[in-house]
Amino acid sequence: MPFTPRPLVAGNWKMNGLSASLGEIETIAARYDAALRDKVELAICPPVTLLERAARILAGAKIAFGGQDCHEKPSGAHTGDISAEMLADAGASYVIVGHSERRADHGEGDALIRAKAQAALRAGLTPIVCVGETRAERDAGRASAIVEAQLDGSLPQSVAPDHIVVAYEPVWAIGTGLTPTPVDVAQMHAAIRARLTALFGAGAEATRILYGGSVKPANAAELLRVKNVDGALVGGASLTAKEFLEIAEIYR
Ligand SMILES: O=C(CO)COP(=O)(O)O
Repeated sequence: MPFTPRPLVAGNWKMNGLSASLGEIETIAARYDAALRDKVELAICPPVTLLERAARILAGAKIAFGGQDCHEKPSGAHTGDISAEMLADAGASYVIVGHSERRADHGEGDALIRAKAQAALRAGLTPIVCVGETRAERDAGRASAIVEAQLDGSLPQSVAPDHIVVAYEPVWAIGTGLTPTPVDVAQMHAAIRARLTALFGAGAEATRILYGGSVKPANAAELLRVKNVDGALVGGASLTAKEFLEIAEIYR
């Protein structure tokens, strides 16, 4: 029997969420029953301002939480930054690194993303390393090559494969309502799995590869039931308990 890890549905709240949004987290926590827990792991990455309060709500519900970025250093004079150690201290299990919005807005490149992923591991967190091609790169037939190069450049060099998560997020599908076809998703996730196997050997089956980009309740089943898709990284639809739970429920 091939090893299949429990899928992960992670919510990336990005720069959204005020105190009032904690009610959504309470609802998610209340509805995440033992049967669903057996089938799918949930994680929420709220803004840092809500981390501590979210942590208190989520603790009892066995829902993980994470940061959306971290600095590569453990501490120091880096105004406005948060270290992986600080996230771990707040009780986080995950941190997203290399999201395309950070690659674009903050000029982050593969080498820095690798340093951040290594910082996450150093602090005992699981990094969710994001990769994905732009529309122009896809149209030029370069989607797999771009994603493979991002994996080569941004994954930590020595890591137990089950201690990292990869999120394939085509840039053109983020926040647009556009998604790749299930055939395209299958092709990209197979390419990512092959690359992980080249890097980590047969144990690479244990790395969860999430799909992200306009995942909604209406398309979750067709996108997430594709081979080599081990869950989702959800943006907009993770902001309401109803939509986030409907996505998770496809695994029940
Ligand atoms: O970027 C994403 C998650 O990290 C996806 O965002 P959307 O689900 O809003 O398209």
